[in-house]
Amino acid sequence: MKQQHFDTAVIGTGPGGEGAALKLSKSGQRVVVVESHDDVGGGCTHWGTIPSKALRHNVRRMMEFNTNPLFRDADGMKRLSYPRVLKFAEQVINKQVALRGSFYSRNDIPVIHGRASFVNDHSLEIRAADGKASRIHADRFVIATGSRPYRPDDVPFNHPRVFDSDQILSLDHTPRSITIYGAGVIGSEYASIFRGLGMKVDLIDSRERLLTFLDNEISDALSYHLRELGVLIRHGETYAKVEPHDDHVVLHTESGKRIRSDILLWANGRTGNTQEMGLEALGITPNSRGQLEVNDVYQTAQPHIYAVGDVIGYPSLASAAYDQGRFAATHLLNGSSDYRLAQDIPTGIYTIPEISSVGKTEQELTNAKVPYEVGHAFFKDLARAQIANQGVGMLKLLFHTETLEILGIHCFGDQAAEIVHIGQAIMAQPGDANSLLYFINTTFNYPTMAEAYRVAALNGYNRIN
Ligand SMILES: Cc1cc2nc3c(=O)[nH]c(=O)nc-3n(C[C@H](O)[C@H](O)[C@H](O)COP(=O)(O)OP(=O)(O)OC[C@H]3O[C@@H](n4cnc5c(N)ncnc54)[C@H](O)[C@@H]3O)c2cc1C
Ligand SMILES: NC(=O)c1ccc[n+]([C@@H]2O[C@H](COP(=O)([O-])OP(=O)(O)OC[C@H]3O[C@@H](n4cnc5c(N)ncnc54)[C@H](O)[C@@H]3O)[C@@H](O)[C@H]2O)c1
Repeated sequence: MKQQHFDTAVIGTGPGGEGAALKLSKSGQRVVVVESHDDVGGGCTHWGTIPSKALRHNVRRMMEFNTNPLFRDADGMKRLSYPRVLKFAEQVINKQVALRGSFYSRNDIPVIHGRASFVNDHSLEIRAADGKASRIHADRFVIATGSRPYRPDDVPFNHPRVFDSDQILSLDHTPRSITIYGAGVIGSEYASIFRGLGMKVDLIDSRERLLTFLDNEISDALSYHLRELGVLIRHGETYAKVEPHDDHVVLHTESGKRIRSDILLWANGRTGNTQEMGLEALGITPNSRGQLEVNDVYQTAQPHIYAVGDVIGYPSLASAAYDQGRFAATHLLNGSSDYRLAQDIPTGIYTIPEISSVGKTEQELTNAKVPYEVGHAFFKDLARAQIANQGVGMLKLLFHTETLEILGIHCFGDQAAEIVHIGQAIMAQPGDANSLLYFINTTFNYPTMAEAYRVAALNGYNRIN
């Protein structure tokens, strides 16, 4: 079989693969990308970030409409069905596919569709959907194959009432009730979406609090507001069995509860896409969650084979995957890379309310015995939030009591994922430039949500003066 030769072959067209392929191509390399799905964009575009964010956006708009007396009085309550919001999400997916596809064509990067597996340390076999196989040869490789929902063998995913986070995107009606097993980021976001659509939602969490990596005050606020929205959260529960019936499904927990609903969404964990890729024969052995180990420049056990994105595990974010792809490509090209993923990766969680944070939590600072103080701004007290009818929310700044260095920023409420970046830019400044005083001595537009920084900074500063 005649093999085409490339400088680098990138496997996967999610943010990790895209970041790597574009950097390599723009630096003059002959690059090919291999993608098993029919369209480019990765799990990020087709099953993960984009559809869930588009769903959430429109459900949120509907909720705003229904809770703002100005609109409600005029037109009555608006209702949206799940298939209807899903349809809009599909439009966004299509736009993303067109845009991302154009990146490859404009940069002369061929996209070969099929499943890639290594036949030796420099060749891939690519098996197309019709079964036809081809081979390519490359000097280097970037594995950016992402992850998929973790599926325990004893959960009947082939039953029409049992869904994982990929399958839920083909649900064709709006059920009355849902049990969501797993209260990680995916479970909490979908609980917000389905509750927003008016469904009865049971969110089952094996841990004792929601999203334990968050600052406790923010995690508490999320629990409070999800409950106020009507989500029933049960902590410390593990499943014993899932029992599907024709007209309902029952989740049995180890504690003896039987939780009945129309459908079940399994949102408990992810597995790296490394199966049947011929990696073990090259000495690259995935861990029990299918993830690959890499060094700090994203090389696997084979230095010419890099891996980025969800397939290497934490932090498993689209934002991080894109940067990892670019950084790996930089090392691949130059043999060194000054770039590192920023120490403080922000989190943006699209629950209702939205959450975002960067830097240290109060728990972390307390454990490390760092002298810090807290400044709060509550959205209900901000003119812009009052105008927008967005009174639920808070910005919290954590700063060093002696140096005034910003150590952590935690926010929940409307636009939290945008608001956090203002503070992140100051936190990233070297030396004295990272200071609480920036927010006290800078004039902010009025009325804005950014004003929350001035309010929170003054609130904190007053505590130490
Ligand atoms: C429901 C959900 C919501 C999310 N929301 C957010 C969010 O709001 N913000 C955020 O930052 N992150 C979010 N994420 C995480 C984000 O989607 C991932 O971190 C991101 O997609 C990882 O990018 P990647 O490039 O590693 O892989 P992916 O985007 O998964 O792309 C991998 C690609 O590789 C292809 N592939 C796999 N195996 C092969 C093979 N052998 N041969 C050829 N091709 C192959 C796949 O078909 C896929 O297209 C969410 C995830 C989920 C599931
Ligand atoms: N807005 C966002 O940034 C966003 C939104 C959704 C998802 N995500 C990303 O997607 C990832 C997955 O989210 P999630 O809510 O499913 O997960 P999670 O990481 O919170 O995991 C849920 C539970 O499943 C367990 N688990 C995970 N993988 C497993 C495996 N292979 N086998 C057995 N148990 C396993 C975990 O220990 C945990 O108890 C997260 O790491 C998150 O970064 C991000």
